[in-house]
Amino acid sequence: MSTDSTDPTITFDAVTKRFGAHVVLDELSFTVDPGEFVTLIGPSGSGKTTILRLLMTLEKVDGGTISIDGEYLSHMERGGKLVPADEKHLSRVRRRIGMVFQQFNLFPNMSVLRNITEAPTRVLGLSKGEAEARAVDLLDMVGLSDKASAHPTQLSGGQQQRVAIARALAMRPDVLLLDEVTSALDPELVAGVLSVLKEIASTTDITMLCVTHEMQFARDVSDRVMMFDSGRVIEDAVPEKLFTSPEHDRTKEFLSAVLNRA
Ligand SMILES: Nc1ncnc2c1ncn2[C@@H]1O[C@H](COP(=O)(O)OP(=O)(O)OP(=O)(O)O)[C@@H](O)[C@H]1O
Repeated sequence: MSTDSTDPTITFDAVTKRFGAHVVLDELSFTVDPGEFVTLIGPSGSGKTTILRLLMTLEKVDGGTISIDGEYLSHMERGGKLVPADEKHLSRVRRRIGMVFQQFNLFPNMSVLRNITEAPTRVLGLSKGEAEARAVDLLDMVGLSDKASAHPTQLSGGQQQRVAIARALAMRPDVLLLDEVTSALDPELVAGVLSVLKEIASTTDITMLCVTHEMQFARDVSDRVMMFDSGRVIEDAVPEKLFTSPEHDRTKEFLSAVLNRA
């Protein structure tokens, strides 16, 4: 499969994922275009995190294919046939994808700066100077220029999450996956993290796929929102449409439940 500038950045083509007899994703197909910010919403257990885990190659598909910029992620071509990707192929393609999790997973014994420069020097082979210059720019972007020499334990949860965002961006990913990045934060720290993400969405051309229960954020920042139920996209629309005049009854019920809870 060749890379073509008109290819979507993310393509799920009839992807099926099962855990035992439980079919979590049932021939799911969708695309995300270059630079788009797409948010996945839907009830607990509908398969949102599974989609991100498949993209991170933490899970394998049971059917269908996943591609990034027109290149297979889940598979590779060998002797004219499509075969499941081997480790070498996976590690090359997944380098294009960054992820920020609910838990920040920073290295506690390293300074903030080292947390950000570690992977670019080790994996991308950047010199220490290059990696540090990049890290300094990213710390500025996430509003933590004064914390370069601090250790993670000296930071608030919101600050740690902003370091985790800078660390993911330091690898210059084409795609950034965001999985409930504010769920573990105290409510007063959420706004700072969301405003950093908004800034990244508006100032970079990184393609972003986000799972969140922060409906206001989804509404403010997304180009498109996909509503999931039982592993299928039941509604896919721009936020103004999906949040103000949803078409599907399940979307209406879901939104009314989460908005009443907030
Ligand atoms: N490793 C696993 N083994 C067995 N079942 C799993 C595994 N991972 C996920 N599941 C099941 O797959 C379904 C989808 O899970 P997933 O975490 O993708 O849902 P979700 O929409 O992200 O939910 P939430 O909003 O609660 O995070 C759930 O029923 C879950 O129990």
